[in-house]
Amino acid sequence: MKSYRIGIFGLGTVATGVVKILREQAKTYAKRFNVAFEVVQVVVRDTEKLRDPKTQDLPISDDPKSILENPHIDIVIELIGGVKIAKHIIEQALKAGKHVITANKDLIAADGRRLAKLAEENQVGLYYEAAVAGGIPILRALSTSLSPDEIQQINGIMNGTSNFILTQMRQHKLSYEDALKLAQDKGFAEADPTNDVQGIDAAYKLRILTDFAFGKQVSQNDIQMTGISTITQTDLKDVSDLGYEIKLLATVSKSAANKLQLSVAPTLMPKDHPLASVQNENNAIFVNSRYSGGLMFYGPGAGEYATANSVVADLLALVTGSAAPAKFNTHPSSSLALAGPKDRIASRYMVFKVADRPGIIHKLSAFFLMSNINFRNIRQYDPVDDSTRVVIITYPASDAQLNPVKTTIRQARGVSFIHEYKLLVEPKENSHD
Ligand SMILES: NC(=O)C1=CN([C@@H]2O[C@H](COP(=O)(O)OP(=O)(O)OC[C@H]3O[C@@H](n4cnc5c(N)ncnc54)[C@H](OP(=O)(O)O)[C@@H]3O)[C@@H](O)[C@H]2O)C=CC1
Ligand SMILES: N[C@@H](CC=O)C(=O)O
Ligand code: NA
Repeated sequence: MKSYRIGIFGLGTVATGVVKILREQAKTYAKRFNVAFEVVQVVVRDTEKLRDPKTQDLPISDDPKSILENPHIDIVIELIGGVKIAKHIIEQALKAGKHVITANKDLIAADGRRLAKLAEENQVGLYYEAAVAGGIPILRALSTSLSPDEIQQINGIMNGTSNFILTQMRQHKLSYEDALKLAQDKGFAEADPTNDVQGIDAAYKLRILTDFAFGKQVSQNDIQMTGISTITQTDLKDVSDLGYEIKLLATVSKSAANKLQLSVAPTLMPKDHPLASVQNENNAIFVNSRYSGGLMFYGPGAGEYATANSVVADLLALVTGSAAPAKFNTHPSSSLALAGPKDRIASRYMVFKVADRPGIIHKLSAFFLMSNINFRNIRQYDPVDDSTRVVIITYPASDAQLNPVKTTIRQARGVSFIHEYKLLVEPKENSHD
């Protein structure tokens, strides 16, 4: 039997799950894989904190050297999150010839390729399946099963916290604040939940997927990003009455003109679309590709055991050699161009507050006519305090068409623009002739 000594950075939600799985499954792993794992050191911030009783006997320290300079540790698991300290830890571990497993999307999105190269140079493994969509094995699927294919589009619900909040607000009428608090209590949210609700966390994951799927390195600034914090109960009701569900959707798509379009934003989709049925902390990644058609990968995107399972799967892949690490393309970043405002075409759900007086809807319509944008649906609600909520769903229009309309409306009297969400753009029929 081969034994491995592990050092773990962090003992929060995910790390606790990892320790519990390793302990619960120790006999099975010995029998099935002929391996044994021993957690010889854990490093945390606060050694006095009360821990899960199942982890209380572990050797615990707040000194990173107790892992990084311990020559007996073969494998480092980094589960503290954030960029700066985690980067230092991972670099030191790789340089010391230790394999590294992490769930850190912030760091892998920004620096994954360089760290993968550093791992290669030091002849050790760097694994990070848990970094994208928690418990869903999407990176391994992209880098193995989908490697012969040509990916055209990825649409995904990639943040468990925001999907949990929207589900709780819609199904149980919870306030945004209460739903967020519940997601934090359940261990789904990031240390700074702004990352979850503003689309930042989903954008990190989208960047990793974009590199895996298209060989293109993109930055946060290349992604049009809108969060969920402006979505109200009224929006949720409107959207549902109109036959849609709203989800924080991360999208990367390649156009016929070979341009990549990237966004993370609340997106309306028909209620019968498979992504519309994804509830709570679950994630789903819909991949459209030339040969496989449409594949959906569904499962828990956050949470102790599901995420820990991805970490332990990496650990077993590493020690048994049963699966290659899910890896970035090592060749230079692709030269695919990024889409501009003319290329970003979608129908929109737009909300306005207008003065309750005759002719105001006519005025609003005239602004859209200016850019030749047609309405698919328009709803005017009962007035409250001399103003009325108006909801418009447009036919497909580009950002270039719509931007001047929004500028004009912002300057107009009696009409104010509240917000706008796009409708899901379905990929064109696959063609492989
Ligand atoms: N939670 C989830 O569902 C998922 C999380 N992830 C990722 O997994 C990673 C861990 O997340 P999660 O378990 O939720 O985080 P938690 O906040 O629950 O735990 C973080 C742990 O790291 C420790 N820590 C933080 N900073 C330091 C530091 N400077 N030095 C030493 N220890 C430190 C904390 O110590 P102390 O306990 O003393 O405060 C704590 O034990 C993150 O990268 C996250 O993005 C990925 C997928 C899903
Ligand atoms: N905070 C993240 C955790 C997993 O990546 C989320 O909510 O999805
Ligand atoms: Na994953």
